[in-house]
Amino acid sequence: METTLQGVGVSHGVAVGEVRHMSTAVLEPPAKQIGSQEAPREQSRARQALEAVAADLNARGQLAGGDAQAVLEAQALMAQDPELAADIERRIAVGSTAERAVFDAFASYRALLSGAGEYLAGRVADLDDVRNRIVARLLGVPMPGVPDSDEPYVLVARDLAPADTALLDPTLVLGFVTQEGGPTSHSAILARALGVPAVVALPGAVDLAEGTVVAVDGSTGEVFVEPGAAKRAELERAVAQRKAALAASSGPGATSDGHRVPLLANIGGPADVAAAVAAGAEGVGLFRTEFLFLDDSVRAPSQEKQVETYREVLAAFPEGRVVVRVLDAGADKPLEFLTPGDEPNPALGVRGLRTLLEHPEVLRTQLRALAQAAEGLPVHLEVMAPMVADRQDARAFAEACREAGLGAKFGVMVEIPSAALRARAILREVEFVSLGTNDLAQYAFAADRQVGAVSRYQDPWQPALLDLVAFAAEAAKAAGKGCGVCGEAASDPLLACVLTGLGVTSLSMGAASIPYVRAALGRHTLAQCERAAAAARAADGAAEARRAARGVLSGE
Ligand SMILES: C=C(OP(=O)(O)O)C(=O)O
Ligand SMILES: [Mg+2]
Repeated sequence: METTLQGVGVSHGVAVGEVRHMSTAVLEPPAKQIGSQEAPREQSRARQALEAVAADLNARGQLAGGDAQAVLEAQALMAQDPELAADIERRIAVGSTAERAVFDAFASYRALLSGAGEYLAGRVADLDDVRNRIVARLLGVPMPGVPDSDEPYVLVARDLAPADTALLDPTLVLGFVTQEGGPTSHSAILARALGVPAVVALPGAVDLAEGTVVAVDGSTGEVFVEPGAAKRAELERAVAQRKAALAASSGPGATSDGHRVPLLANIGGPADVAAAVAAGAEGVGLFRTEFLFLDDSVRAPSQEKQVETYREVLAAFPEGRVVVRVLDAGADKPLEFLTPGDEPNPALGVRGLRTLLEHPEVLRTQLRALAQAAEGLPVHLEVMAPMVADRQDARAFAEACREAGLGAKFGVMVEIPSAALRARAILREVEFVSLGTNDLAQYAFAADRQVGAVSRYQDPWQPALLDLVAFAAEAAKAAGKGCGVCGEAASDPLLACVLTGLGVTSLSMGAASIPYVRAALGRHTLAQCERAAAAARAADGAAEARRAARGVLSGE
């Protein structure tokens, strides 16, 4: 019987196919005792399994490249951890089998990690995945992970581990559905990068029977179970319409009556530039520079290395606009040499600009590197600071930019409600603001963006978030300055129209979303976007806001 489930759509498009589950079952080996004569053999089996899994993860990393490689290599390091190996050895020496010793040693490592702050707690899924691989190898059972199928399928999982997702074959995976995870989860980011439809936070996803046919609409977040002929035909029509609209849309972002809204790309480094250019990005609205700093845990990259990387990005957008965000360390992106390790609540601690003001030499080097990288290039460089709370923060950043002799526009991100409420004062110090809606939602709703259980608050359609966007956009308009959005909110085509109606002046998103947003904007006038924005703000919850905006935009 056809039923409809509602999750959160995080990657556009429709996929119809059979469910294949990702096996993540915890393999718990029995706790049987062995005699001391068996210990040497178990020790050597354990050592071999650890080495083989580390080698396999490294090899997968090499094949995958890019950010996935860093994640997989970090997992390989977990398997090679000397303290873990010593713990396993101790457990075997007192009578454990190799597989049970691995299982128990990882359990105590896990407990340590879960209590070691937000970032490390977020790595627990990666650790569990390493444990499952080692235990499966020792038990001689298939590795957990991506289903072994030659036919295309819809991948269903509780959440996705990086080791598996990195090697997914996009020609076989029609779409993703996960029970956990929010718009900023690993699964969501990966689905967008692969360009396959995805729905996350879908209640009951893991209970869908293997082989069930589902239709996944990554734009609306709906998953149709056993869709009938009429539903399939309706979805096919919707897909054809979206494809035609995409094909017909090109050029700069604008509403149908010509109100310009530049469409920019979010990138993490030079590797993302090609996709941004191919999608027709008019520039970069958010260059997350933290990736450059993650290579070395003890020091910042040299000014020379930074200049080289920044120049590679800046040179790709002649006459375009490139907004570089200075280092956003701390909370979900800790750096050993900058981030205090003992904060009880790192998301509310020393992160973003706060870290840079405590380490002015890191900020100075980065600003100088940016100034040097832009020398002689026709690009319009803009630089912004993350996690700015008030006018004093904005002034400190502006002064640092002036002192570094930066001939670029400088601005700040609005990610904290206080900054949205007092944007007018902040704009006396800087030349633009850019709304980071991921963090803005996290702080407005007191809902950790990494915790799936509170992902409903991360929905950028929440009217309270729209109110904060409106405050910032109105302040920017009064000051005659720009107000962009570079959080995930900008990648939702319907919401992009609402943000435009709220007065946002540019939208920045993952490259794959740009054609969808361009097509949606091009179908509506500015006045229609304004009416949709008013309707969404008048609603009482995210779902109602979405419905109200859709009603306005589709009814006219
Ligand atoms: C764009 C944002 O920054 P990040 O996701 O890198 O924290 C945001 O918070 O919305
Ligand atoms: Mg942020």
